[in-house]
Parts: sequence; C-alpha cells; structure tokens
Amino acid sequence: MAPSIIRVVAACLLDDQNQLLLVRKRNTQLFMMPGGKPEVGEDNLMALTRELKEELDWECDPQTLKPLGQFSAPAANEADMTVVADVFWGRIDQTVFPQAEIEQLERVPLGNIDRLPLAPLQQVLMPALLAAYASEQ
Ligand SMILES: Nc1nc2c([nH]c(=O)n2[C@@H]2O[C@H](COP(=O)(O)OP(=O)(O)OP(=O)(O)O)[C@@H](O)[C@H]2O)c(=O)[nH]1
Repeated sequence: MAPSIIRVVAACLLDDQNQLLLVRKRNTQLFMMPGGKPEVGEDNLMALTRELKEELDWECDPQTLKPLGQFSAPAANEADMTVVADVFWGRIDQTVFPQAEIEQLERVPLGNIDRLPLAPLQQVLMPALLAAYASEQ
C-alpha cells in the first residue's frame, strides 16, 4: 500500500505590512503556503527556494528563512493523506505574481487569516507563527 504521508517544505512569508502570503493551486479550493515536495537530492532549503521560484518567480535568499518547525495535518487536496511539513518563515520584500500551478495569491493580515478558506496545516501552525513573529518585535 502507498504511504499515506506527503512530505513538503513550505514558507510563511510576511510582507512589510505583516501580511501573510498564501496561495491557491489550480483546481483546488483551500489557501496554503507556497512550497512543495522536495526532489531527490534536495535539502529543505534547496527545495523551498526552487518552489518559490517556480510558484512566485521570486529568487529567495535561503539565509533569510528561519525554521518554524515541523507540523502535520490532514492534507488539503488529497483524501486520506497526512501532510508533514518542514516550515520556514521570513520576509518577502517585493511584489510577486502567481506562476505555474498557482491560480490565486492573497495577502492577509496575520491577525485575520480566517477570512480565507485555509488548508488544515495552516490552522495548525498559526500559533507557532504568531509566537515567532511576536518574539521578533
Ligand atoms: N505546498 C503546500 N502543500 C500543502 C500545504 N498544506 C497541505 O495540506 N499541503 C498538501 O501537500 C500537497 C503537495 O504539495 P504540492 O502540490 O505543493 O507539491 P508539489 O508542487 O511538489 O507537487 P507536484 O510535484 O506533484 O506538482 C498539496 O496537494 C496539499 O494537499 C501547504 O501549506 N503548502
């Protein structure tokens, strides 16, 4: 039987107004962090910077990304699968536009992300993101 875990690496990106950047992929409903599955031979930051380039056309400096932790939740788009995500957070300092399989990109205030339909993983990690953010103020 196929493993029921999807491993991804993903990013919580905050802009200069402390809005969180979330994406919705084509033919899906829920908003989630940009990111995706590492390819063979890639470490987390290599995979994440590749995904950020593919999805946002953004050349991210991996040294600016800080580890937030590993989180798991029911996968947003695959029935009966669990997503296990290594999550990083950091700043995004430029305007970006959806690329490749991204259909919609939204920026939401950190305190008000529930105005979008969210992937379960996003809900799970919000306390950690808010704590990390608060510790840097
Ligand atoms: N990137 C990302 N994936 C997530 C999140 N939350 C979540 O449940 N997932 C699940 O992880 C799955 C795999 O992510 P993905 O489709 O972005 O991976 P990928 O770009 O490498 O996929 P592909 O190579 O098959 O096109 C998503 O379909 C979704 O069900 C999230 O916040 N970010």
